[in-house]
Amino acid sequence: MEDKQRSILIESASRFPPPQGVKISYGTSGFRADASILSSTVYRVGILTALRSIQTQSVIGLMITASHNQVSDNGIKIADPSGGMLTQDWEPFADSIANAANPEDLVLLINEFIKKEHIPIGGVQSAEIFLGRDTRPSGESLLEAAKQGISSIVGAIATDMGILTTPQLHWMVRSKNKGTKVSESSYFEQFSNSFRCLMDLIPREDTSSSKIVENLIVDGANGVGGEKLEELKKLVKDLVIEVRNSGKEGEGTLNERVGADFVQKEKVAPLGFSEDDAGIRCASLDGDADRLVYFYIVPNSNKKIDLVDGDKILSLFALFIKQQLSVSNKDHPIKLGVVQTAYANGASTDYLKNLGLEVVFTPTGVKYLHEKAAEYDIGIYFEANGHGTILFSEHFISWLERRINELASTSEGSEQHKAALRLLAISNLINQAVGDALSGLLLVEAILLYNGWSIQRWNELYQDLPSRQLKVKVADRNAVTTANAETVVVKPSGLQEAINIEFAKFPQGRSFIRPSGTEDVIRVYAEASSQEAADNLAKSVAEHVDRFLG
Ligand SMILES: CC(=O)N[C@H]1[C@@H](OP(=O)(O)O)O[C@H](CO)[C@@H](O)[C@@H]1O
Ligand SMILES: [Mg+2]
Repeated sequence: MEDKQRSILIESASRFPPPQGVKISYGTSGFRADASILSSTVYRVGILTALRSIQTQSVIGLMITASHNQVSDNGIKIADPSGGMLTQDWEPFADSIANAANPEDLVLLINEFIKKEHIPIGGVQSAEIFLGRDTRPSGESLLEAAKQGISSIVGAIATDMGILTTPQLHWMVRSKNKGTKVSESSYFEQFSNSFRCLMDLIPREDTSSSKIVENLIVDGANGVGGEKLEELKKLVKDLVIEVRNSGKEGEGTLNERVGADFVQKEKVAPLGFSEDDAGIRCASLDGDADRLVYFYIVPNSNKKIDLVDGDKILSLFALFIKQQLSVSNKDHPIKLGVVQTAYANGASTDYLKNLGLEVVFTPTGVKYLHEKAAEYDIGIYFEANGHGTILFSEHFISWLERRINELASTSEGSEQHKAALRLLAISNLINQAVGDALSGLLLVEAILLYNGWSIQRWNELYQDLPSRQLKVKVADRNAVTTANAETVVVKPSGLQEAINIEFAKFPQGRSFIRPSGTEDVIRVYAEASSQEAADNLAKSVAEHVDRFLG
């Protein structure tokens, strides 16, 4: 490292001292903590993204968000050149620089890393980082810290893309690196055009059921997603969408008893919904709009909801794609795969396997699911909480385009031809960079319309096994290590045996625990044949966690 570069780093780092006595770790989707202690982390991640941009000679994304966490938290997500999450190889470096005690240690770590990775800093290479943030009040000053980190690497520039959903920023990074347009309006254009394209491929006679699609009510979690959906809905005339909790002044607090995480974990209607909405199709986004769940309020039930979660969105997508594939193509072998985590409801896994699909499991976190899904021609991944997408391989898209041309000349307008066109429309409608609540919502709506299904009919695809999730505060959540896609506790020893004894007591009992990567808690999941049994199982496992780690 040249002297000039070194002194720029030492000087700027001294303006962002790390918080005392706190260890910051790169978790499930990046860094997350109380916003008041994050400026040094954001500054340092700014440096990391500049190095990553030089290394890959591509644009990198840095998003300031804490997604579903409370409004006083904030965090950082990093988008790699493909639009996916930062490569896992760089996570240890992210961890170590975030915790460097002083500017000298920080420079030492950076120096070691650029040597090891052969990153040509100080050369002619330039670097560009796209910055985005959600609506949290702390976002503005943290964004400034990110800019300072980026500009302390010679030749690196930051481009502020403004207030965005996380998937919008990931999409922009991907598009830029592919050489296509990157503005926010091109994002809205792509998804609204592809939606229209798919709608045009829906058989005429079935559109009589279009009533089913009226009256979608969306809970925007009082975050950035609600605001963006208001814009998107102007471009999709076929849908009537009412946005609540849209983040407007006075409507409520971000993620407080609203949003996809709340609805999915608590299984209750968000604020702003009442008995008057009973039976109507509703959806909920999370704080940075990368998660989507659906629900409806059960009539005369005191606002009880039936949740239609990520597993059911996945099942709806998988079923539709499987159907379109079998119509469009009889002979060519296509690798279609489904990726879930241990949080997937057992009934969804059974349903998908019964459809004849290949189902694989990864640990929690989109970085794992995405990587696995990318191994297929078409890989569909979803977390139960509603984060997921469908990945189409380039190889498959080229094949599909050839197939469409072939069918256009032999049987233009046939069902076969249309099914192939539908698959192509889906590949443009579903965000290829990362799970995206807005793009996912458009695809759900189009498929429901195609099938002529109400949300209740969709929910009947299979019946969820009753489940319960709990959080347990412990002294050190990192004392827990797990194996087998997080289904088995390795440490502390004895804890897994205790859990085994508990779930053996319940028919269809299943339970596992893992340290959260976004909150300072141990998460407990339990599933059993009745709600009471699931609740009891979760409670007794939580007690063991407390006993071993409390
Ligand atoms: C049980 C659960 O929903 N966990 C979520 C949550 O991670 P935790 O590591 O469980 O805190 O946030 C992640 C980021 O949004 C998401 O990928 C993951 O699925
Ligand atoms: Mg999120």
